[in-house]
Amino acid sequence: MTDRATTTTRTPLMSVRGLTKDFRMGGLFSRDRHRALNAVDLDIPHGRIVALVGESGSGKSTLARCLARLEQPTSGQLLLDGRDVLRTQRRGASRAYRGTVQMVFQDPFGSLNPVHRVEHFLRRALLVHGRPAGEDELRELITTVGLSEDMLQSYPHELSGGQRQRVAIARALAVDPRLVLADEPTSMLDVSVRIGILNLMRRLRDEHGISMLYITHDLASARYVADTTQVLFAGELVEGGDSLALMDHPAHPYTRLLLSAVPDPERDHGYDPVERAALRAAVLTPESCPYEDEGTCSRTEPVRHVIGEDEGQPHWVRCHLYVPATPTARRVLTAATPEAENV
Ligand SMILES: Nc1ncnc2c1ncn2[C@@H]1O[C@H](COP(=O)(O)OP(=O)(O)OP(=O)(O)O)[C@@H](O)[C@H]1O
Repeated sequence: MTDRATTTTRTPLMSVRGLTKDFRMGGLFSRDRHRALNAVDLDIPHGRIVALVGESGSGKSTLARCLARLEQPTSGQLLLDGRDVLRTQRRGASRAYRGTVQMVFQDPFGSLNPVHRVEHFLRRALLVHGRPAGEDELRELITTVGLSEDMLQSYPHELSGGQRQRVAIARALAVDPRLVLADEPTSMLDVSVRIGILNLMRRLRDEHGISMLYITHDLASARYVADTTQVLFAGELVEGGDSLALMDHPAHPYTRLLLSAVPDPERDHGYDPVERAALRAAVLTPESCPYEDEGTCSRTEPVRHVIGEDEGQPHWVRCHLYVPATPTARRVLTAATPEAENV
């Protein structure tokens, strides 16, 4: 693995700046818009796994789809090696971009056509990107993801969910990507096989230097696999930093609210409804910010306070006083059943 200090001082592999995505609501001529992402700034360094965590509907998949260029951002910059790809490739991703950035989806069955054998998916991906697609290349791909060579002849329905997800990852690797966007790659798998996929992700980072954006509801898996974690609330980031530091010392009440829902064998009383109600109030109707003495707090601007540095990564938290004005935040604000969060 490359040295951490070196990688963090380099230009990140991928950065987004001020990324905003509005969806049109209603008919073709409707003026109603739903803001799914608002002014997101995020870096994905070389050879690092960045987890993006947040509740259902917070905008995680929309962000990944913007990075994959499956969605066109409404505004903002998308920088690959520091170059603004939205400016240079206005009409859509170039073949080189699609080779560099690959996406792995939640449902491995849905993304594999049942009439083809595994070797077909891998060979096709190699050929589409102009790479050699002989027996050696196929064997290398399938074994890289921990499957045996004879599985090249299998049909998707003959494989388990975990094996299918490995095939989907092998197909993404066929184009030799530098960034893999993994959108909840384990959420449809049995708990017993999830760890195998997480370990594969770590191996791809460590042995192949691949960067990943790992999207998940599961904070425990983010802690296990990701170098850094970013927390998304209602389309805006609220906290980010080294995964262990962030989870051991969460600073934003929303991060603490998410963590309070993670089962913890050392916490004998389960969820604490009083604590959770206080955290929710601190998120939605903040009265103070612990970093007010810095003099930069704002209720109207999403100021970031840098509160530490771990493993070369700044630990930052958004000013507690700021509450996003997006419709998603308003929906959360008015949620009738606070304990119905899906974390
Ligand atoms: N094509 C679309 N048209 C309109 N609204 C959309 C569209 N795609 C997403 N949204 C809305 O944008 C918001 C963010 O959705 P997104 O799927 O990115 O969230 P998420 O955090 O990935 O949720 P989940 O974990 O449930 O997948 C949601 O309110 C969703 O309803």
